[in-house]
Amino acid sequence: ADDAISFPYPSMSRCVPNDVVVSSRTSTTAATVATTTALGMAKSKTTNRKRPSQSSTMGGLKGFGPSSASPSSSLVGDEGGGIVDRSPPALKFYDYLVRNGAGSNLSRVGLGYFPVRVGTKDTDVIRLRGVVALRDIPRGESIIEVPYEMSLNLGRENADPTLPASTFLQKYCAWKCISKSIPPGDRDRGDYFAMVPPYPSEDCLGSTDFFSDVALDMLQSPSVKEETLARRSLVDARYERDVMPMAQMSSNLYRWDESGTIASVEHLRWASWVVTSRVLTVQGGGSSNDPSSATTANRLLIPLIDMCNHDRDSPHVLTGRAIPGALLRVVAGRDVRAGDAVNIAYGGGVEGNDRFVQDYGFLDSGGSKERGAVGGINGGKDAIVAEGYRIVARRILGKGGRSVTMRRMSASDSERALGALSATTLEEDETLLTSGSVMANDERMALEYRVGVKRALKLLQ
Ligand SMILES: C[S@@+](CC[C@H](N)C(=O)[O-])C[C@H]1O[C@@H](n2cnc3c(N)ncnc32)[C@H](O)[C@@H]1O
Repeated sequence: ADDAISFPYPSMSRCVPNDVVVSSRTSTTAATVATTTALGMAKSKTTNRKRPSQSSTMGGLKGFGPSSASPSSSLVGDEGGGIVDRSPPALKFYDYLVRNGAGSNLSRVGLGYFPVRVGTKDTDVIRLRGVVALRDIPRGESIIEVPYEMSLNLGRENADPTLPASTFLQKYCAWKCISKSIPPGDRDRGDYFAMVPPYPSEDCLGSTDFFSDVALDMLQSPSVKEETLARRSLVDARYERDVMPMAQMSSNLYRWDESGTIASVEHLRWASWVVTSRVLTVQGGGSSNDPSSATTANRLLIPLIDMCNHDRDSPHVLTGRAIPGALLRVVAGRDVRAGDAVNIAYGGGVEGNDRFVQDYGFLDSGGSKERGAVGGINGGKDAIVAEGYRIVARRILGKGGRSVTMRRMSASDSERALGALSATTLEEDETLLTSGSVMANDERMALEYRVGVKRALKLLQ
């Protein structure tokens, strides 16, 4: 498997081009590839892998959860006061992992809830579901291992998320309505589907796909607005062309509920968000019949791995190939302590908040930060500018930086971007942001976005 794509960024220079790759983006930018590191252990086993039996993996479930989290842990208890999600759907999901040969993960990880800051105020903290380590895991060892067969392969990589979204929606609807048309391979996936944030959840409403026109304009970003509108048109067209005709042809397809209501275009929009925010891109393995499949990028929904949240600084490595018998893994890039969140770097850790707000529905405030005199707040001395904004600003200004080399803006686009941002000053925006005025969530997010970009521009100019 040494012919896989390598990851061309300095922070990954220790990498040995190896088996794969998994990234959290569906577009064709270079950020859609990642590779394993030279940690010396990340080859997928393609032979002689025994699926653990139900009884052997139940041992993992029995010992589920450490008695206490590490002191550094940011984990908060679930409703029951424990540190692991033991809600009925979560327990069914753990069972589903056991039934499908992924039960050994349960001695290492579970689902848990973490406090995450989502705004500027101290009270802007939400509880975010993610993956939590249940025991110490040394650097170089697998944190998560999922058999390829458990993943849902939504087809080949392509910039249009609506085709895999319609495939996903069809399967999701079949499960939701307990339809007789569920293909045998999908019958067992319900306990996974039940864990996917439903429509309309707060998570998906953070994506610009669901922004109001006012909020879209408040971003002051012509490129994000145009891409969002283009994606909405793709969803509309896919719905008209594929979903509606199939639903009309068969009373079993695309039923959103048991009364027979057909899934709406908004449901397809939600499914597109599921694809852009959860699907990973994984290289194929190649075969004597089809050697080209080694370079084929597949879009996979990988249960459990898709529960990992984002941390730009995560050193953990995604590896594996989309071939029967292979394991898809998250390998520890540093020692992990019981109670730690198991996060991964979405978009290869090189995408800016222009992508995050569209594809994932949140603004990334993580990564290295720079402090500078960049606005009116605190006498103009104390603003912290996260990497997710600096990447956007570097693209607009055409200044260095690794992501700039991948997606450079044309001079006229830069001019348009700066023109749109000049509609209000940074000081005016900061005043509005801290004024406490009541605003819809999408509008507040748009305002935060443009404040972040303007601060970053000021810092770089
Ligand atoms: C691949 S899923 C991760 C698991 C997800 N939290 C869940 O419970 O299913 C990606 C979604 O998780 C949320 N998310 C992940 N990392 C986040 C972060 N650092 N801050 C805020 N939301 C995050 C966003 O809604 C994103 O679209």
